[in-house]
Amino acid sequence: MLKVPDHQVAGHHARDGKLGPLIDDSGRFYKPLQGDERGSKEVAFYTSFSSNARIPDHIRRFFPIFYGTQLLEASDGSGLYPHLVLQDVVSGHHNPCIIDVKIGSRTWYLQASEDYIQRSLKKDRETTSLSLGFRISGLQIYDSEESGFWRPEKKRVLGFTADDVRVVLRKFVSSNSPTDSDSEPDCSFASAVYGGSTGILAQLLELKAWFEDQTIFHFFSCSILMMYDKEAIFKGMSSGAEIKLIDFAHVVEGEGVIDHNFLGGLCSLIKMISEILTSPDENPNKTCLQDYEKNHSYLENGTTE
Ligand SMILES: O=P(O)(O)O[C@@H]1[C@@H](OP(=O)(O)O)[C@H](OP(=O)(O)O)[C@H](O)[C@H](OP(=O)(O)O)[C@H]1OP(=O)(O)O
Ligand SMILES: Nc1ncnc2c1ncn2[C@@H]1O[C@H](COP(=O)(O)OP(=O)(O)O)[C@@H](O)[C@H]1O
Repeated sequence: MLKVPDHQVAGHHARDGKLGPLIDDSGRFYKPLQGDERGSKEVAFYTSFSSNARIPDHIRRFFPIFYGTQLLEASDGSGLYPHLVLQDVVSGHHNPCIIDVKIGSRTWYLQASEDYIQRSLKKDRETTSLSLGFRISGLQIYDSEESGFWRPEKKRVLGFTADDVRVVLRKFVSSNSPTDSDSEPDCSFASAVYGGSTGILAQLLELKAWFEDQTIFHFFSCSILMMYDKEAIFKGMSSGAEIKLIDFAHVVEGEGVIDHNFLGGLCSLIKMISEILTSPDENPNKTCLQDYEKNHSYLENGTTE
């Protein structure tokens, strides 16, 4: 039985009779092919990526598994429509906190249409893409059983300044309510989510090492989804923190050149997350640094700068 995803934080939604992604109970995510060349470009990317023997397994795990394409009843009621069949990367999570971070200071590329270039240029300038090298496209932060999720509306998210982005990345790993504007985010889950040998920072660094080498693809307008389960931490279990790359409608061939645009944005995101873990002055009530150093060997073994 296909249904509208409960935990989609950005992009086109299958709501109000519109065309958007669907999920099923077996852990698959069905993304309708976009009508213009974007749909076929995304299929071409997944096909090429899936069969490329040069992609190491430890990098492949950061991408949704691709199961081909399938004709399915579209969410807008228009009848059978081709969909990408992907791994639903949030299906293993319960009440997940999720942020969609669109990487790169530039979401446009020379081969794109003039119309796309103009719209992208405007959005890159008006958001933090240009200043930070990434922007938040959407998010949800689980608050509590009573209040559910904090899901700021799209207009507000696209209006985030660099300072707002910093605060949101702190709220993302805090125990105090994300809607409470009177208290500083306490960052009490920073070490459990961002830190540690398997946390989000470690995963981003692993991805960065690959981007320092790979010249196969250039990933424009692609996002990193960062997610974890807050309730698991309350129960003393692993946070399930993980990153996944999504949205490959604007991937072009790398032609032997490093993807500086993606790499630059990724480094900037890494810096901001590292600062949340290591900067005590922004966290007067709670020193994430102490938790981080207690559970984490990076600073000692020199893997981070
Ligand atoms: O239509 P909009 O204004 O919501 O723009 C979509 C973007 O939403 P945004 O405004 O940046 O949050 C949307 O961004 P997100 O996936 O939400 O990050 C995409 O860029 C989408 O284009 P494409 O499917 O990647 O080619 C964009 O769709 P198109 O306008 O290119 O169809
Ligand atoms: N494979 C996936 N599994 C689960 N959720 C996904 C997956 N791919 C995308 N999403 C969700 O859908 C949103 C939009 O995805 P995206 O591929 O960017 O679509 P669009 O092309 O419409 O922008 C993401 O922010 C995320 O919440």
